[in-house]
Amino acid sequence: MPTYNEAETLETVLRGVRRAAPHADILVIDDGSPDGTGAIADRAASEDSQITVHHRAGKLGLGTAYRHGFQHALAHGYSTAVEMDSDGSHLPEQLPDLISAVASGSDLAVGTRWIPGGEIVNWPWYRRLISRTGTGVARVALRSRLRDLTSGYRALSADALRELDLDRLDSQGYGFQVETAWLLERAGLPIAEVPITFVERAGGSSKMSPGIVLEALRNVIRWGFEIRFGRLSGRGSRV
Ligand SMILES: Nc1nc2c(ncn2[C@@H]2O[C@H](COP(=O)(O)OP(=O)(O)O[C@H]3O[C@H](CO)[C@@H](O)[C@H](O)[C@@H]3O)[C@@H](O)[C@H]2O)c(=O)[nH]1
Repeated sequence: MPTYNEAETLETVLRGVRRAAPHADILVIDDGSPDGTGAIADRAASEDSQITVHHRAGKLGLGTAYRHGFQHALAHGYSTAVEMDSDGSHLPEQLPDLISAVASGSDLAVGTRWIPGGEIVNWPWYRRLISRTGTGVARVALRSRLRDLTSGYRALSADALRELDLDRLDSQGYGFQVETAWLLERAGLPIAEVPITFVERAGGSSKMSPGIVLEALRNVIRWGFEIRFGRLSGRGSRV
């Protein structure tokens, strides 16, 4: 669970996860949040031995936080890793749906908003537009069939984490979601799209920025070129 300035929501989310998945170990990766989120996570960890907190020096990006978390999961032999936001957008009660999709044989379960049963609550029109356009552009550029490539609520098997070859991922920011889903789809691993309800955060604010959107867009276009015309730069033989 990556956190940056989520002091208003973190405690509630952690409680929700504990209720929904009593046996799950939780890793919070906080990037030195100025609002004291790290201290809130530390307090939660002192009351729950299944919570671990890693503090990083500064805001290093959502993608690098997930890479760090996945490396931790592999190093500690977990069979399943879940990624979710710490702002209340991802409902903890839907965790078992994602986890059981992996337990039933999928290597990636993507919490998907844009399929029957999926829903978005209270998102302004421009966020819907960014999300739909982002997935639409990525689907065409990367020849993907997945319907919510940017979703950040997912479960992955250990095989999926190994397949990703984490040190070679390009994305620092939110493009990480597109990159990882697309690589696993290309590798032919079984993927489940599980409907989720995404609820606009109850407190705090989004860390989405033009720079983050641009990085994702630049990478998606580059990967798309590489698929069609061969290696241009970066990822090379993985395309
Ligand atoms: N450690 C760390 N955490 C971060 C950073 N940037 C964001 N986060 C954390 O990552 C989560 C998602 O960030 P938000 O800023 O709340 O995302 P959003 O705008 O609500 O975006 C949602 O929609 C995107 C588009 O569909 C998704 O890509 C994204 O995962 C998320 O679900 C939050 O828990 C936030 O604290 C960072 O640099 N470092």
